[in-house]
Parts: sequence; structure tokens; C-alpha cells
Amino acid sequence: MSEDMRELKIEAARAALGQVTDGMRLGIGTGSTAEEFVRLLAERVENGFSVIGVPTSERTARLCLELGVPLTTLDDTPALDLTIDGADEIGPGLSLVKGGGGALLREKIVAAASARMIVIADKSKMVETLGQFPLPIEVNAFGLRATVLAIEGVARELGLKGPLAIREKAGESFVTDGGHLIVDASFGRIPDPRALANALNAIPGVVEHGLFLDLADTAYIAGDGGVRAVGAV
Ligand SMILES: O=C(CO)[C@H](O)[C@H](O)COP(=O)(O)O
Repeated sequence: MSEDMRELKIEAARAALGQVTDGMRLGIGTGSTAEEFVRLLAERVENGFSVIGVPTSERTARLCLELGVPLTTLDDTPALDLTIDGADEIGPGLSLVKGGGGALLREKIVAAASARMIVIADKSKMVETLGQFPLPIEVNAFGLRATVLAIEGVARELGLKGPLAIREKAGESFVTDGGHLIVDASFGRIPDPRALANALNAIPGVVEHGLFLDLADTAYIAGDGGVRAVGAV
């Protein structure tokens, strides 16, 4: 990642930090942009700021523990004030594609348990139509081939085309924190994300998918001209 790109992620994270107030219960996202947020948050915590966070992945949990950000679980703290997370694509109405880092299931559970969700990203994530980034679909390993066939079936019905790939890491199937697999669907364009989300939700082997609809309230998008807020501020 270039230094300029990292700087944009830090700027977006800094804007989101401005919305965090003392005592908040936070959902803490996953990915390189969310990690810049964790680093900034840790500096505030070191200076006496009191927050408690629910991490959306083991990776984020490790970074928080390393930097001294206090953590809790959703079982102990089931209602959160604010979740701050990155995204792979940000489309119309703050519809999102998430899951590039494979944490979409916990990310969605945490976002849904939060009163508010702020997305932080550099400007490259803004798109007119979702789908250029392959859509991550978390699936149960049991019946994988049947589930892939079912996903192909709903895609066909919705006029979507494009290969489905089982995600791999270091030559092995990638396994999520929840013990599931990820199917990356390269549809290219998803004109009706809601129809696709509903159809995927109806497939038993699909655990969750990376379409985040009606979850994000605000996005801080960093570009050359500074940080732009989209949505409610
Ligand atoms: O959904 C995610 C992880 O599951 C991330 O938020 C998404 O992949 C963006 O990551 P980055 O900030 O590194 O671009």
C-alpha cells in the first residue's frame, strides 16, 4: 500500500474518531482502514479516554489487546453505541460490499447490534453500482457443492453472471473465524442488491453474505481534497 493511500485511511479514521465520545460501547471493524482507527483510538485510551470495544475478528482483537484498547464481548455488552468499520465498496444509499478480509459475519452481527454505523474508506471504495469487487458469501462447508449450485441458480434468475471461487489462503481453503468457507462471486455489477441479498438469505448453506444494506448511517471518505461525510452526520 502506498504511503498516500495509508494517509487517506488515517484521515478517514481520524474523522470517525471525532464521533466517539467518552464511555461509548464500540463495535470495532476489520481491515487495514479499521486498524488505523484502532491505532488512533489506542492513543486516546492511553490519554485517559474510556471506551469498551467488541472486535469483529480475531485479527482486530489481537491488535486491540496489543495496543491496550479494552475489549468486551457481545454477550456481555449486547447493545453498542457505534460501530466503525471499513468497506470494500460503498454504493448508492450507503449500500456496502464487505468481507474482503473474511470477517463479514461478525461485522454484520456487530453492526446490527449498534445504534449507529460509520464506514471509513479512501475514495477508491465509492462506486455507482456494487459488484466490481467480488461479493464474499460465507457458506457452511457441509454441502458446499450444493450451496454453490444454489448460489449459481439465484444469480441466473437475477440475470447475474460471473465465476464463483472458493477463497483460498496459502494454497488452502480460507476458513473464517466462525469456521466457515467463503465463496467470492465476481458478478461485475449488482443492479438490485436487495433482491440478491434476499435470495442469498434463503439458501440454507449460506451463513451470511457481504451485502450490507440499511446498516451504515455515515461514511467518511478520504480523498485528495480532504474527508467528505456522506449520509447522516
Ligand atoms: O469487510 C472487511 C473485512 O471483512 C473490510 O472492512 C474491508 O475488506 C475493507 O478493508 P480495507 O480497509 O483493508 O480496505
